[in-house]
Amino acid sequence: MDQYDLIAIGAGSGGLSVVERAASYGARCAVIESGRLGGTCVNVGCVPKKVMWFAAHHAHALAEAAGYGFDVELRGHDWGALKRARDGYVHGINDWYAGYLERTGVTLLRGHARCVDAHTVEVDGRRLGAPHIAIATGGRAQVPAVAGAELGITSDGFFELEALPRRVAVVGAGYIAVELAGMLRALGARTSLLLRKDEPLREFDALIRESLLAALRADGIEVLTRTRPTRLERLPDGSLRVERSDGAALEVDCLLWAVGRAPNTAGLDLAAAGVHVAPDGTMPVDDYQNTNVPGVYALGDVTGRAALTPVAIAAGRRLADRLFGGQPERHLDYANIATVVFSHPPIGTVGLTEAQARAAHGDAVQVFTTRFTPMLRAFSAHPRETAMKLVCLGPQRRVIGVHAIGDGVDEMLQGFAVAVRMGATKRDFDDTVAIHPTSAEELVTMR
Ligand SMILES: Cc1cc2nc3c(=O)[nH]c(=O)nc-3n(C[C@H](O)[C@H](O)[C@H](O)COP(=O)(O)OP(=O)(O)OC[C@H]3O[C@@H](n4cnc5c(N)ncnc54)[C@H](O)[C@@H]3O)c2cc1C
Ligand SMILES: NC(=O)c1ccc[n+]([C@@H]2O[C@H](COP(=O)([O-])OP(=O)(O)OC[C@H]3O[C@@H](n4cnc5c(N)ncnc54)[C@H](O)[C@@H]3O)[C@@H](O)[C@H]2O)c1
Repeated sequence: MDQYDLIAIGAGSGGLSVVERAASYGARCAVIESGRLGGTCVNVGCVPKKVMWFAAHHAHALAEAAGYGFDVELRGHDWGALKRARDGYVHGINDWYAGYLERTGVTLLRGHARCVDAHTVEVDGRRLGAPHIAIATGGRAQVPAVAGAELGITSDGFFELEALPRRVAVVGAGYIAVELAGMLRALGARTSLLLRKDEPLREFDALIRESLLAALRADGIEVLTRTRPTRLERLPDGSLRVERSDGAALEVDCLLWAVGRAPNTAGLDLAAAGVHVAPDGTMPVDDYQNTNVPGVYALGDVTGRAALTPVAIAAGRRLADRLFGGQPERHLDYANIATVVFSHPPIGTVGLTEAQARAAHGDAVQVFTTRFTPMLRAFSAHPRETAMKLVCLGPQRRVIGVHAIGDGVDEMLQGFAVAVRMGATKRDFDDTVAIHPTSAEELVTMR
């Protein structure tokens, strides 16, 4: 049996980061991957998604060009060419990782891993042992139990589409539903977004939800509220008939389920290692990524906490720092994690929403809000609003939440997340001289 210092199961954001960092301390590491190197983010998540967002962003920019004096005649969009370029880019990252693991001396094993006991893992009949095992198996898209559900696709299928579907129904109200509906619409699909309740992104601040809903509708997305598919049927002409809970029906070429993701824990034989799995399949961990079994850790989406790539990466690096880098207290602080939704326009948020802050701190909360048409949109036939909110606490007015939707906020937020983490007050924001003319300056000039 091959013996290592650390074995990671899953070569996605979490698994790769923990072995990379551990190897840099001289640890003997192996990583096991059943699919493609890089996991969800690289292959069917952040990376190809952002390529599509850039394409959609160009479509929006072209629509704005006339306002700036351009006489542009748009003759079409070659989805196939974009897909080939995108796939090539992703394959380049896959290859880069393979080379990187080789250069750093990390052993890569291809196949499905399962636990034999708390210190032994088996891959296709081959056994490996280690005192430390990190489980970073991520998650997969869920599909609801609806008749004909298999006729729809998930975000994985979105990245396989060879052509733009003419009419699409996107089901869901989370990040993926909002992002993919926006891209499909911008690239020319007639797009319907089906929500079970009244608004998308229900955990976000009310200002964001309200502005997003207006932006989706202004872009021509048909937002259907208080409805969900109850039955899907393929019609003789190839299109899909979607029956809905409100009694209405839709006819589309493609239905995309974006109703959440489930952790990849089944098939890992975690019981053989004595590791506890929650009823929803996630792996509970403490602040140090420890499971209930010493020497077995979990990180990333499989833990069910903040399913974001930088969270998985940060957790993996800190775990390696703790186990092999002589930093016994090093762990990830899950508070104030900034996040961006790549909608059109994008959304950036860090810290507490106004509702969360008021629930926790009542009248000690003060809020500053601004809404304006950014200069970029001054000559637009369809001006899009930017909206921003600062949530502040106590007499010091410590900034505990920053929420923004508008052009450029995706790139704006990272620096403000540093300020929030450092405990900046409204006064610190006010005393920071603005950069003019930008949209960002509004965040340091709010009254
Ligand atoms: C459409 C989409 C868009 C996204 N966009 C963003 C974004 O813009 N920004 C952001 O921060 N996050 C985004 N995310 C989330 C992000 O992709 C995940 O949070 C991140 O990939 C989680 O990393 P992970 O290491 O936990 O799991 P993963 O990256 O999913 O990696 C897990 C790996 O484990 C492998 N595996 C599973 N079981 C086994 C087994 N038994 N044996 C061997 N290998 C196994 C899988 O094949 C996979 O490669 C997006 C996700 C999706 C689906
Ligand atoms: N930009 C980013 O950083 C980014 C982008 C995409 C995904 N992600 C990560 O991936 C995670 C998963 O994304 P997601 O959008 O799949 O999940 P999600 O949990 O964010 O949203 C799922 C949505 O589906 C709705 N839903 C559930 N069951 C339903 C049903 N039967 N019918 C209709 N609606 C239903 C839920 O109410 C919820 O709004 C996100 O939470 C996020 O952490 C991040």
